[in-house]
Amino acid sequence: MSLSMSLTDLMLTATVMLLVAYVIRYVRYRPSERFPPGPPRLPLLGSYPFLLAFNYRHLHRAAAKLSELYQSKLIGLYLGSVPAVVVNDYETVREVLRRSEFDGRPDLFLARLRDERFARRGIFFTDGDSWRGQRKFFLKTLHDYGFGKRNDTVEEDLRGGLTDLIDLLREGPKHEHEKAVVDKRTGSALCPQVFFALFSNVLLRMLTATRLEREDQAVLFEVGKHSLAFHRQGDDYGLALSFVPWIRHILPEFSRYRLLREVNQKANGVIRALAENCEKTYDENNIRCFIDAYIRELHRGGSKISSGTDSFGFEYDQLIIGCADFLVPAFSAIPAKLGLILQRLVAHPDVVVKMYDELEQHVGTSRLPLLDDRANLPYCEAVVREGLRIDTLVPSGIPHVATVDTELAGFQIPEGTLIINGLDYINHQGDVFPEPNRFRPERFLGDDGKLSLELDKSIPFGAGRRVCAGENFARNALFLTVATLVQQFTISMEESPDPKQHLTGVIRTAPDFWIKFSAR
Ligand code: HEM
Repeated sequence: MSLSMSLTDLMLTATVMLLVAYVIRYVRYRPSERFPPGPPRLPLLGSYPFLLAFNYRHLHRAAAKLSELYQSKLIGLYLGSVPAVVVNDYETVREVLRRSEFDGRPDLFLARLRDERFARRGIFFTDGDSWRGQRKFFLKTLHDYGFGKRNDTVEEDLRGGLTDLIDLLREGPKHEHEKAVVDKRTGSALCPQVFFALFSNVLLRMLTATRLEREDQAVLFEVGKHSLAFHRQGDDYGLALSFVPWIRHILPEFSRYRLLREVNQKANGVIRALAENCEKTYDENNIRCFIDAYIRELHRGGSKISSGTDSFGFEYDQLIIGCADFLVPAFSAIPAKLGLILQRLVAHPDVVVKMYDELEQHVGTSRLPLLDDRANLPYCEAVVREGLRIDTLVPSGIPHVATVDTELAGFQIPEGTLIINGLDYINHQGDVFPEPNRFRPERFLGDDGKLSLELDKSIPFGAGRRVCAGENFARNALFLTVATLVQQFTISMEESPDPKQHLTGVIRTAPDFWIKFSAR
């Protein structure tokens, strides 16, 4: 009896020891011999809980803390069961963006939930042939309709939108949907919502050959709301939902699944309606816009709704999510960025004075600024560039993936590792940007007062083959809007803006705020 007891005890002790050894091995496991240092992993969530413990509101700042703690520019961790490396070093980020073996994208559930059938679709979150094929087709065809280059129609549309905006801010709302974003009594506008229609409407013309007049723009404000919700409710790395997707069945609200699915479906519904409208009046001898050109490809290829697979092809679902990839940033990324720049201007009235002087001298006050004026407005341009740097809109970029076993900065990086570029970190790296936390547009001007692109080493849009597909459009739109608003209005806020209040989702946003526009 006592012998069997001791045998049971022995077996129990051995099991416990094996379990402890397994847990220790699991927690300390590194995916390669020379993997960057970093926090341990826990079952299911990996190192996510450590990131959350360091800074649950801003994961990129948690990663910056880990860089300090481990005294390493590269931090190795696990997001769920997926190995990941955060790169917090300027030169190494440049290297990642340059090398094609880091061009992959992770298969994030956050991205899949945008598609009706949870397939990998569009450009942002795909890789391989599908990404290459769709990106090439979207950019080449949109280019034909003026996207990403100097184009009279696009500039006219932007100016038309700005003229409407000036009227809205000066005279107050004329339509029901405008009442929620402009308060005539105080002369204040709600940011970033007041800009929801401005840039999306320009994209709309390229996609559908139609631009909405002011009285019909309620739908743009509605989709803008969903788009902003998507941008705010994600997090730097794709949410825990991306790494343990089944959590949505247990905690649909807490995991943010329900809300994210809903806002994406609503936005996609509007895009689908736009596509259906184009299809109804489609004439292969008169291709009017991007969606027509895509429909032509669908007809050539047999017009599949969806193959239900992740493979490349012209499919109806690809069209919807691909259009969302361009519309969503136009709806809320540029407005969010504009809001951040306006807050910096409110905090720096001296900068506004310099901008206004420059505008008065080179443009005057009898017409709106044009893109042609840009070369004569280096200070205004430097302000936008400094705004893009100091409040980096996508603090951790969009995650890349190593497509082969490789090395980076002396570390071993196994195939399949997520590579997270600390764009916010490197845009504040002191040896590259002296006094990184000071808003100082002059840093991008040469001794002759001219803009020096060499001095602007910031990377707000990424670089290389994965560079932001909307960089030119966003830079042009931001420049024209900021210059126009400063030319036409003085701006103020009741409470001083505080960058510490910024929210980090997929992108950085300031919490909704009211800003007063007083006509000059
Ligand atoms: C201020 C505004 C914007 C900023 C700061 C910004 C920044 C970025 C960044 C950092 C990336 C990831 C780059 C990488 O993977 O390394 C990206 C990707 C992308 N952006 Fe933007 N973006 C902006 C506006 C826009 C606009 C207006 C559009 C379209 C109209 C757009 C379309 C895209 C697309 C399609 C991608 C995915 C590119 C790919 O994976 O191949 N972005 N953007």
